Amino acid sequence: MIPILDLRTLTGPELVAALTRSSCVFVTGHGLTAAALDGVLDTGRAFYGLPEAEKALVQWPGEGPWAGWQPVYAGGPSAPLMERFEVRLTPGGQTAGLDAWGATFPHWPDRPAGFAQAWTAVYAHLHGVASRVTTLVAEGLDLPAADLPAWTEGQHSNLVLNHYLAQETAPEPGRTRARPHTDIGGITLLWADAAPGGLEAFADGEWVPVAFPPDALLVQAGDLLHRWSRGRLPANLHRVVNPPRTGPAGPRYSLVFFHHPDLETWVAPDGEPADGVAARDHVLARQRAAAEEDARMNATP
Ligand SMILES: O=C(O)CCC(=O)C(=O)O
Ligand SMILES: [Fe+2]
Repeated sequence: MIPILDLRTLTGPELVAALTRSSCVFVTGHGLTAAALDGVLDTGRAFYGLPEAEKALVQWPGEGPWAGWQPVYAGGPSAPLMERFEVRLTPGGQTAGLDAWGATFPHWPDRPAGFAQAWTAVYAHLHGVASRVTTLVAEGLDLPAADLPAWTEGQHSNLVLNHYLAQETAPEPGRTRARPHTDIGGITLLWADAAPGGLEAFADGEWVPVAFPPDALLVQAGDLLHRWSRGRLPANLHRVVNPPRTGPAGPRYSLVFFHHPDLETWVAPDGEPADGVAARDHVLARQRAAAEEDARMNATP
């Protein structure tokens, strides 16, 4: 059972106890409105429906941290069956106001209208939620206060809408919506629709389907949080399965806010700097590992 916690009254020790037990928790009281969420879903779906050549105008250039459109499904016969658009606004830019902050992103699509406004508003809101959750974790674990700004105002975060393709016919063996993984960074905030073929988390030795309660976001602990917590918080292992084969299956959408510390941060267990990692090196190495995993799967006969 994944705990459900109300962010309006949650304390650090309560959050830490729940994350220690289950590596992911639902939060309510996060303040993300249905209208704001719909703004991203509606503009995102419209974008994904554009011709490939138009989407390619805002494609991730293939180097540096992920941003823009990524046709993951094009990565070969065993690549995950999804595409995503990924927005990252400049850390610290929030003080200039929403429009100016939004303008720091270089890959906004021209169509549909209202895309940048809708995504910037949700980005800003979830940036605040991630700061609050990280502050509670730091309080609950008694982590050094001097570390905190890199995980809150200075955070390096990406807002993503995952589009898992409809499956008219059964995918090739080994091809799935998302292979088992832990997320790279600090925390992940996740909303998903209820389409069949959804998220599963690994808990107590088995894969368990994750059923979202109304109005809840899932908070998942990532690899850098595991490190920053001195190993006390486990990173959440999860995957996204294909829909059951009862006939043609529709698409699935999930909205993900991937939070990381400022990439210039050295993330180390307290007092053990030798065990640390530079956040930027870690993020780029994990991106490379994901691409290599696709290539390895594609090489397997
Ligand atoms: O779509 C989901 O439910 C999970 C997505 C995910 O794990 C990811 O994008 O890292
Ligand atoms: Fe994930």
